Amino acid sequence: MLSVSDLTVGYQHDAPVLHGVTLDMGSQGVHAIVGANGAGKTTLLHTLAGHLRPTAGWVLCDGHDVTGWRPPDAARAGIALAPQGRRLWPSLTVRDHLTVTRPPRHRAHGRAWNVSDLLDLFPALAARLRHHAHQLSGGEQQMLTIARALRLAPRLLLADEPTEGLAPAIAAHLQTVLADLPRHGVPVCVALPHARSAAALASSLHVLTGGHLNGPIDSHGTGADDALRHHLALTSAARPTRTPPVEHNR
Ligand SMILES: Nc1ncnc2c1ncn2[C@@H]1O[C@H](COP(=O)(O)OP(=O)(O)OP(=O)(O)O)[C@@H](O)[C@H]1O
Repeated sequence: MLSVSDLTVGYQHDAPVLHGVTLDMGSQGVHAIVGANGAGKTTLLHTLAGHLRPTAGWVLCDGHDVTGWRPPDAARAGIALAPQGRRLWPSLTVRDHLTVTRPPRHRAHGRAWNVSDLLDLFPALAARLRHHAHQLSGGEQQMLTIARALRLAPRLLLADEPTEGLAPAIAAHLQTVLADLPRHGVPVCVALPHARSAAALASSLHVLTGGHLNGPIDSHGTGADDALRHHLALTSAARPTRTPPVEHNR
C-alpha cells in the first residue's frame, strides 16, 4: 500500500541522511528496516508518517503520489506510528490512552481494535488500567504505545525500535505480537538495530547502511549478496522456526 522511490531526506538541505531510498511495502507481512544507530531508520519512518518532507523522490500510497504529506494526511490514509521513545502522555492513565485515541473520521480504516481486543493482545495492561503512563515498566509502556497506535485502526503500523532497552523475555513477547499482527489484518514496518531479531520477526528485511537501503531479503536470506549476508550474519540459527508468510507484492 505504501512505497517510496528514489527518496532523499535530510535535516539540512546539503546533508541528506537518506540517499535514493526505494522501498515497496505491500499490504501484508512484516517489513523490517535494519540499521545501526544513526543509520536513518527513524528518518525513514518519520518520512513515511509525514513528519519529514523529502527533498527528492516520491512517496506513493495506494498508487497515489502523496510526497510531502503531513501527519494528518498519513493518519487519514491509515498509517500509524508507534514512535521510538514511546511519547506517552504522562498525566493520562492506561485506560485514558486507549479511550481518547480513536480513528480519525473520513479516513481509510483497517481493522477496528476495541479496548478489550487490546487487553487480549497485551494482558499485562489489564491490571494497569488505572495507572499513569509514568508508573508503567518499560515493557508495559511499549505495549501501551503499540496498543494506542492500533486504536487508530491502522492499515499499516510503523514501529520504531519497539524492543529497545527491554528485557529479552519482554522483547520476545513484543516480537511475537508484532509478527502476528498481519494475521489480524495489520501489516507492520518495524525498525530494528539487529538483523537477528528482525529475521525472527519479518517476512522481508531491508538494511540501511550509509543512508542507502539494500534489499529486500526474505527471512531465509534470499536476495542478499554474499557481502550483505555476511554483514547480517543471517545464519540458520537466525532464521525463524515458524514458516514465514513471505509475500511477493513487489
Ligand atoms: N532532528 C534532527 N536534526 C538533525 N539531524 C538529525 C535529527 N534527527 C536525526 N538526525 C541525524 O540523522 C541521522 C539519522 O538519525 P536517525 O535517528 O534517523 O537514525 P536511527 O537509525 O533511527 O538511529 P537510532 O537507532 O540511534 O535511533 C543521524 O546522523 C542523526 O544524528
